[in-house]
Amino acid sequence: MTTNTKRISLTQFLVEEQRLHNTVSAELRLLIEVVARACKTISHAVGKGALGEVMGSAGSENVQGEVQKKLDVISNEILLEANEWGGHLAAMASEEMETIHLIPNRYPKGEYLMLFDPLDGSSNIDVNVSIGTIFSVLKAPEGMASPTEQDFLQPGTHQVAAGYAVYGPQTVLVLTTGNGVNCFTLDREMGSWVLTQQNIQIPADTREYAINASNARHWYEPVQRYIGELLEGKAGPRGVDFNTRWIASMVADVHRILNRGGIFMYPADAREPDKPGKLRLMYEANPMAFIVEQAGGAATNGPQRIMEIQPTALHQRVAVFLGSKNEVERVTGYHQEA
Ligand SMILES: O=P(O)(O)OC[C@H]1O[C@](O)(COP(=O)(O)O)[C@@H](O)[C@@H]1O
Ligand SMILES: [Mg+2]
Ligand SMILES: [Mg+2]
Repeated sequence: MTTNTKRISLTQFLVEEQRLHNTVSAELRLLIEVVARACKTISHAVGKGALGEVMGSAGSENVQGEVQKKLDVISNEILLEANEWGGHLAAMASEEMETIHLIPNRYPKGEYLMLFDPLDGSSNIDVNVSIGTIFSVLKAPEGMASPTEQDFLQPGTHQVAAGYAVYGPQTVLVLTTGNGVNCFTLDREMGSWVLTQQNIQIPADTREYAINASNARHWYEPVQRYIGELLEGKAGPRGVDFNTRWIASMVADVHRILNRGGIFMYPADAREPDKPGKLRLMYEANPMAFIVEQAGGAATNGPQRIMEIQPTALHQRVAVFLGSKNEVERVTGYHQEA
């Protein structure tokens, strides 16, 4: 990972990506720029906090039965509105909407589909802890006049771009178009995204792990075994001490892992055997898996690579183990043995 002090803007970077690697068509560049602009608007809303009437509950529930926060709803609106008239999308899907959102007929349509988690880490909104936005871009099947939900059900390996924004002490945008992972920091005075980290690489080894340990009694055997060994520290089979970090915003936990290594886990557990975990394949797991793999890490649902899962439903959930390669491979091996 290198820190770049030259001011290269997001647009300059994307144009250069296209010139060097042919991975960012003009249409995809416009799409990413529109998403980045929407994230800037969300970042402003987040920054206003209690002054902007963005805190607290919206008094509604999403398709998962989770109570929506005002900022969940506001962020969703911002992303929909910004992308509707951009001319690069055929349709969108969001964690906060039951069905897909077609581009209205009055706007031009493009060849991409986008899925997003407009506001990740909702439980942290009201306590001023880092939150974010996650997005995933797919190609719409060719010749599709009007995409259907089925068209979105493509495995993560089909993603052409994925990214996330973190609204924290700084606002950053992390992006992959399949050619490594780069990070842009929002210059709040200038209102521009500046390239600040190039070709981010996750260290293969780590002594840091992230899991909500309050669910420990419900975990299945492979997770009990893996975490049990970490907890034994120096005296146990691993022979070293490990450290826990859990922010409860996936974006912020993944961002830490991208910067200094670690393993993030949200396993399936015995509470609801029909629901494999809490996180969503299409809005959270796939885009994060794409980013993590592009940074040299790994991402599985326990036994299987996340990006190879064939989705069967827009809002399906999935267990997640991602981050430093050697740790993800170890816990994946425990699942395969079980
Ligand atoms: O509250 P828990 O069980 O610790 O779960 C935290 C996890 O849930 C999430 O907040 C789910 O995402 P949303 O906030 O978008 O629903 C993740 O960001 C985070 O990793
Ligand atoms: Mg989320
Ligand atoms: Mg969310």
